[in-house]
Amino acid sequence: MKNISIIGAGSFGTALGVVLGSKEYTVTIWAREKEVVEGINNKKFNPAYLKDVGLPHSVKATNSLEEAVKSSEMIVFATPTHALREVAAKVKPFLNGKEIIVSIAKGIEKDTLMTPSQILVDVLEGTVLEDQIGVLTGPSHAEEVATLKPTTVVSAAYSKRVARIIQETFMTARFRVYLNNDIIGVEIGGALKNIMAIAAGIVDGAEFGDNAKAALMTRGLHEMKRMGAVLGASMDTFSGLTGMGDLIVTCTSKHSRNRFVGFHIGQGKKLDEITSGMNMVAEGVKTTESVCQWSQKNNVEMPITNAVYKVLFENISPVQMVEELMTRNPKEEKMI
Ligand SMILES: NC(=O)C1=CN([C@@H]2O[C@H](COP(=O)(O)OP(=O)(O)OC[C@H]3O[C@@H](n4cnc5c(N)ncnc54)[C@H](O)[C@@H]3O)[C@@H](O)[C@H]2O)C=CC1
Ligand SMILES: O=C(CO)COP(=O)(O)O
Repeated sequence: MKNISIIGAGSFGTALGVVLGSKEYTVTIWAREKEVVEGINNKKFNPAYLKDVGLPHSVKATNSLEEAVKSSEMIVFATPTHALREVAAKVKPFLNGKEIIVSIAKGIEKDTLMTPSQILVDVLEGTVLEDQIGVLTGPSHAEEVATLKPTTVVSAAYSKRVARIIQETFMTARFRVYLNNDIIGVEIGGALKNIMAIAAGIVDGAEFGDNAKAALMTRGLHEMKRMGAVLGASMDTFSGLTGMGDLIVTCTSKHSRNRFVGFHIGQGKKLDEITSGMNMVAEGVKTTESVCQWSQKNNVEMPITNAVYKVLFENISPVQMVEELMTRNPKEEKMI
């Protein structure tokens, strides 16, 4: 592997530029913002995201998708889920059909209810085979990846060959990549932990306490498994890095944007007020809507997701949310 493209120069695209650049691949980052391209090319830093991080010399940037993907062997899509379909469709005409395609997004698309890899399979059909597509996901805050803090993630793909290529390509002494053959399981974990992190942030912001947060994370994991079970995921995946691992880091880290949104809701702010002040995406907001659509369509009970939906979009208060969750019918502690 020599030439790699990263499509999207946000926090995680930039962090992966540091990882891949440190391996001396030629890395081309596509950014839609002109000043980001100038900053990366002329000063070796991204002026909009992770401003304090220096990028290796082998990393360059461009505003042109054609130039970004030309002669690349691997294309890493690093936009949020809601932009993936549109951006992948724009990239498609410039592909030669032999590339390995990687998604790092964590979400579920509204209405289609597709995971990021399913969106790529759908959009790139006719140019790229399903077997060329995979994902890289797990507990990996960009701020820590970019500053070479030890991080472990998971590579999963529609073929073992491609999962292995992704593993070998990204692996460094500070960025360890495991293989998992359960692509739907790792994507469900990555998407749903963001909803649970919003809930955990609400618990912290409203000072509901540590017992509530432990309950939320544990029952949240069961909810993730419940959706995964219906979609054919392996239950073991949810005990791993992309399930419990990513749930822990996102529900507890000072870096989490989803937890940040929840925290300020817990403190009494409104969703619009919070997100309008952020230049970064909190995927859990849109994913809450998608997963509520999914649970209604499939008649699967997802009480935490539903409660978060009501706080975000129907203006119920965090206190009402807790009351609603705590006064449900008595149950057995089922593990999914
Ligand atoms: N930040 C992190 O620690 C991690 C993020 N992720 C996931 O990676 C994905 C991207 O997240 P971040 O890089 O953190 O987001 P970010 O908010 O830092 O950056 C998003 C990037 O996508 C671009 N973008 C947004 N909408 C676009 C559109 N319609 N067309 C073209 N470009 C568009 C923005 O210009 C920006 O460059 C998300 O799914 C996130 O959950 C995964 C692992 C870690
Ligand atoms: O996915 C992440 C860490 O693994 C990033 O989480 P946030 O989007 O909440 O910051």
